Amino acid sequence: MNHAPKQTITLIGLGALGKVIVFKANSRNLSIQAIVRHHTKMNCEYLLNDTDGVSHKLNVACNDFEMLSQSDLILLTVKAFSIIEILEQFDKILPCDVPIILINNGMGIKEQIEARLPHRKHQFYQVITTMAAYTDSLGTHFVSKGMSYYGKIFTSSIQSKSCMSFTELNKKERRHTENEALTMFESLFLENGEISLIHRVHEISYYQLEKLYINALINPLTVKYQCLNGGLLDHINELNLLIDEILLFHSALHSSNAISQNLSRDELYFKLMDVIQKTQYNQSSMLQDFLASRRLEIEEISGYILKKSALMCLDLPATQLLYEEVKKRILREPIKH
Ligand SMILES: NC(=O)C1=CN([C@@H]2O[C@H](COP(=O)(O)OP(=O)(O)OC[C@H]3O[C@@H](n4cnc5c(N)ncnc54)[C@H](OP(=O)(O)O)[C@@H]3O)[C@@H](O)[C@H]2O)C=CC1
Ligand SMILES: CC(C)(CO)C(=O)C(=O)O
Repeated sequence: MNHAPKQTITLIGLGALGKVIVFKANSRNLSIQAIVRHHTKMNCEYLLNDTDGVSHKLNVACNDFEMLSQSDLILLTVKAFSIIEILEQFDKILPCDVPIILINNGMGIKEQIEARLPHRKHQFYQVITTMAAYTDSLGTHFVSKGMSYYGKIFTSSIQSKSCMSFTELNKKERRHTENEALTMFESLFLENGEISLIHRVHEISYYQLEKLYINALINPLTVKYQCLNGGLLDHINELNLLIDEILLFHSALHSSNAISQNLSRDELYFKLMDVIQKTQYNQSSMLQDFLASRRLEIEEISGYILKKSALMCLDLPATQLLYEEVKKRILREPIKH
């Protein structure tokens, strides 16, 4: 008989995706808590409208830092610009030998982990997902289950001796293996107990780049034209210029061996048109953030491409102009929170 204690998950960031993950964990009877910004909160109640239209009232325990230090799996569902600050804030209490799984759009996190959290490199996994959810005054709406891919961020990293957490200092033995934690994570994406909506991949960076390109082509343009994703079909000439620059960028990455796969114009064009068509009635996440006066992931999307391009001596004038137009709009309507 197996007397091992139940595995536990700590999720940091109870926004739209975080609420969906908690819902999934609850319906699979997994033990999950959330860390939210206000650390005095002991639980959070919210309404989740599932993809089938059924509403569920949920209540999740929050901010148990002892549980955080002993969790078998850490999930971060925060915006890209919040990730490093949160990891640094909890560095002393995060366990050193469990997977830390990041679910976000945008890029640049790998470089920041390398610089600021090198002792944790062995722990990081990245999820790239087409799952969709948003929150409004009626609750959180789980719009689409999509498909997710995940993989190690640093493929050849081993545990660093300098990672000494609260758990290690108390010489508490970890009760579950990394594989068990990942199996638990994957079970969150099982449909009817059998069809998996997540796949583990060897090279997650290619999936990250593909999603980055889709986000860079759709999100800032929807802010510029204040339109739904489908409205971008009225700006096809501008989209074509941006696609050409993205291909130039990808080709430079490929030539410098930063990425092994190449990307053809047809591939990128059809992928983009497919996403625009499937999400034609959606507001992009960047437009939603803009309309709610929240900080945008513009630096982690277009800004990332422009910074990397500059390092490779590439000029991307249409991408640069779009980036500046979005930044100007933010200045006109500043972020409130
Ligand atoms: N929603 C979607 O459909 C999809 C989202 N993504 C990506 O996933 C990531 C998360 O997205 P989403 O869930 O929509 O984002 P949200 O903005 O809805 O959620 C982020 C949450 O993180 C919280 N947070 C920020 N800083 C802290 C902190 N220091 N401590 C605790 N909590 C904190 C925020 O709290 P507060 O509100 O107080 O700031 C908010 O609740 C983003 O990168 C997004 O681009 C990817 C695919 C689909
Ligand atoms: C795919 C897309 C563009 C869908 O809206 C998205 O990921 C986003 O809005 O951030």
